[in-house]
Amino acid sequence: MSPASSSPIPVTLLTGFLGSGKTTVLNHLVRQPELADALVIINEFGDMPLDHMLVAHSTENAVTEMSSGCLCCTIRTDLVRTLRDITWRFSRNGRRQFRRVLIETTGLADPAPIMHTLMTHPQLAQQYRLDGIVVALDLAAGNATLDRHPEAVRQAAIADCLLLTKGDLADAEARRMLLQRLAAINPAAPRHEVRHGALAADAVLHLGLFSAEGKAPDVARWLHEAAYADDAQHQAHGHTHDHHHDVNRHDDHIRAFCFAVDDPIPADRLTAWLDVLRGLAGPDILRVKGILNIAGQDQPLVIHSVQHIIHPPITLPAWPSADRRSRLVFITRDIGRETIEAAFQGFLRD
Ligand SMILES: Nc1nc2c(ncn2[C@@H]2O[C@H](COP(=O)(O)OP(=O)(O)OP(=O)(O)O)[C@@H](O)[C@H]2O)c(=O)[nH]1
Repeated sequence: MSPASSSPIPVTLLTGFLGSGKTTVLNHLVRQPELADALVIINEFGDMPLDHMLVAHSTENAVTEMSSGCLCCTIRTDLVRTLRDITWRFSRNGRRQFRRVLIETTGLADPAPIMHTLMTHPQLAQQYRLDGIVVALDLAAGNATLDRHPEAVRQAAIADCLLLTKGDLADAEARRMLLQRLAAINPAAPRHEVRHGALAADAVLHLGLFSAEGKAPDVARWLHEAAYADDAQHQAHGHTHDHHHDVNRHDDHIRAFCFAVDDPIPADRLTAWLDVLRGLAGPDILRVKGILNIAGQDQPLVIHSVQHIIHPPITLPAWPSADRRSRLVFITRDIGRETIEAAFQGFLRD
């Protein structure tokens, strides 16, 4: 394996509700050359570590394991320690033997605290960068899972990429309903149907702002603002009166929308601008992603946040397209577009 560089190590988080097919997918992924240099960390739930035995061991993929318990609860200790230790545990002659990390979380984990740790822990934030959150959702049982488990809705809402598993077990109506719901919960995340774990590794790599190999990150794909039609929620529910769901189901609380700001943001107002965002941030602002045009700067600034954590803005080498407007996408829980608009008054104009 080639020597490790000092640039931050990309981390992919693979999550999804219990039994959604994460380990099955992981087994396929780790066999592919693109992930030959990945280190896999598997979180176990319960006292007996099992999943790690189900993942193919190969000479290239080292698998380590967390202590038992739920990842989001033990995050401050176990994951931090594991991520800190692997850089020397998996080194030979002073060279790190892996270039990326794949973390499979327990199905009950809320990915937000994990992202929080990666983004804010003084040491980890320097060493690692989140590449993307990949969420598996079972096409056959997905509707019931979303109905019963708010954590599954949160997982789907903040995903950068959705893996739809077990299509062979789903009937057409279950599939249609689930796709409709996902169009409202997370309209922009690419979706891949995955049968028995078969998935090309490319689908789950380079999802975010991090680019190994010095390539420009695919911000257009990451932001995908066109997917956030103003009426995504409206359309998704179809207004065809063919949905028999309980109107109080968890995902009816999720909103997804996009703002565009035509004029460049004056550089001296950026701090105030970010303060507005910071003021809004909290558990019900599930995810914000944005690209900002700062007056007098040729390069765009990219921001993203998960709940109350706002990642420090990143300057991109170039604009991803001819569209130079600032654009922000929001995924929220029970916070409507009007509230965000009111908070940003004067900053945001469509
Ligand atoms: N029919 C069918 N079964 C699948 C598919 N994908 C996974 N499974 C099965 O679903 C079961 C659960 O899959 P896992 O990969 O263990 O799911 P998981 O999300 O890792 O489960 P936990 O770690 O318990 O949360 C296993 O028996 C898999 O063989 C699929 O596409 N079709």
